[in-house]
Amino acid sequence: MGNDYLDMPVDPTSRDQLAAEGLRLELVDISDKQAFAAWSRAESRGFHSPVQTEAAIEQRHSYFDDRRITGVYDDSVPVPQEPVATTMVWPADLTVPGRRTVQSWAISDVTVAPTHRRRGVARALLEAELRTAQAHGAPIATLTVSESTIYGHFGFGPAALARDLTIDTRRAKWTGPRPAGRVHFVTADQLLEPGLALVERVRLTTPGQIAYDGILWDRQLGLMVDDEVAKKQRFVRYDDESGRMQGFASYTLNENPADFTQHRLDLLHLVTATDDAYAALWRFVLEMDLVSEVKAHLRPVDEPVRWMVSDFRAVKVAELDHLWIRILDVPAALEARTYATPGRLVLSVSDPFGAADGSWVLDVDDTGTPTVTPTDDPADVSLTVEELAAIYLGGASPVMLHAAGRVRGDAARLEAMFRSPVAPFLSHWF
Ligand SMILES: CC(=O)SCCNC(=O)CCNC(=O)[C@H](O)C(C)(C)COP(=O)(O)OP(=O)(O)OC[C@H]1O[C@@H](n2cnc3c(N)ncnc32)[C@H](O)[C@@H]1OP(=O)(O)O
Repeated sequence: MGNDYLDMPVDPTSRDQLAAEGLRLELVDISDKQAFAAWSRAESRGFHSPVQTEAAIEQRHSYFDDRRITGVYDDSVPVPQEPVATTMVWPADLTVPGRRTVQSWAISDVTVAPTHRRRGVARALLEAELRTAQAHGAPIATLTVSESTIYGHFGFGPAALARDLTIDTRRAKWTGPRPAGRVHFVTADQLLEPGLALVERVRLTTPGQIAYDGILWDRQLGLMVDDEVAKKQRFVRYDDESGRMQGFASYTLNENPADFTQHRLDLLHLVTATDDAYAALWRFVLEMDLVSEVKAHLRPVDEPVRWMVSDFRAVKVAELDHLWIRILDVPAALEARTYATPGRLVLSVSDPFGAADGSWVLDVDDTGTPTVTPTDDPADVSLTVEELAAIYLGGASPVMLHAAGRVRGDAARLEAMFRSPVAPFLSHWF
């Protein structure tokens, strides 16, 4: 995909629907700094974030060259230059099983002002994005969500889960490997290029990862001028015995003023390319003096750390949905990944929006490579576009969805073909 998506006109169907409500759907011209600032203020208000400073808006603006930004404007409000609804998209590679990628339409910053809620504005915006993604040839749309109740309305399903861990470090004595490499403190600047190179090096190993750089990476390093957490953020990296960086982590320490031996360590990021780096960085975090609790946000569901400490129950796990995807082109999406077992399966997919509605034969050869063709043959499996999204990366089990009444037919065969040896996971919010 080139940069032509930046200039594609707004979707005429949604534009006309909103016009009938007295609202204007428009692309925001990124070269117009005032228009961008008004959009940015509206977006942060939509997420209940603090009012943005000029410096924060200026910095944000510097990242948005490759973003397609949309606003919905209401000329009857006292501040008509500030949109009453916002969204932002860009094409981003999504890793799929088989260490491959598929182009996705990454959607972010969806807000509707509280003064304009529940009038169908978000629906108009989202459907506009889905049609624009189709026009641009993106087979899948992706997003991370504020609430898990919203995006099923638009055919998205939860494709990758994540876990928050709370670890009692007094109980969780390290029993895992003790690799011979070294952990070093580094500055954010020292991670800027090598850290992103490492993220890029491991991206294809995990279905669900979405390529990123720019604001999403700089935010992880605490480089945004309005980031309060960044003041406390520390960075370490792991170098193997030959001195090559194989992982990094960042965390904050939060004091308990009543007892200095009870600090809490919040693990913000831990990215590793080798098992040694993984063990060394987790051990470093769990053996920190004066810390009684480690909280780790957004971790993979198949993370091995529980098997590397003395007490399984010292690690409390809370699971959440994280990456949601929406399949727009069934043959292109299904042909983008590989499959665990060969076979032939007729899938019937229903989609009220129309994009993914139909029946297809999925034919997988002995190497796991698929071909997908439309068919009138009777279905082996029937499901909606939401369940197709949930199983696409090998996340949700089709057998479990069958038991939940959400997949009909030969769920066991579907499961055998779609499963992934690595659980899908996305390591960041966007
Ligand atoms: C990818 C992201 O950016 S995730 C962030 C989403 N944004 C936020 O959480 C910010 C705060 N919330 C908001 O800005 C708004 O409430 C939004 C964007 C969630 C919804 O905007 P609205 O314009 O009120 O939604 P709209 O009226 O178009 O509703 C569309 C559909 O979604 C449903 N819906 C909307 N919000 C919610 C919700 N919070 N929970 C459950 N369902 C919802 C509606 O019932 C409606 O369903 P239907 O059309 O199938 O009958």
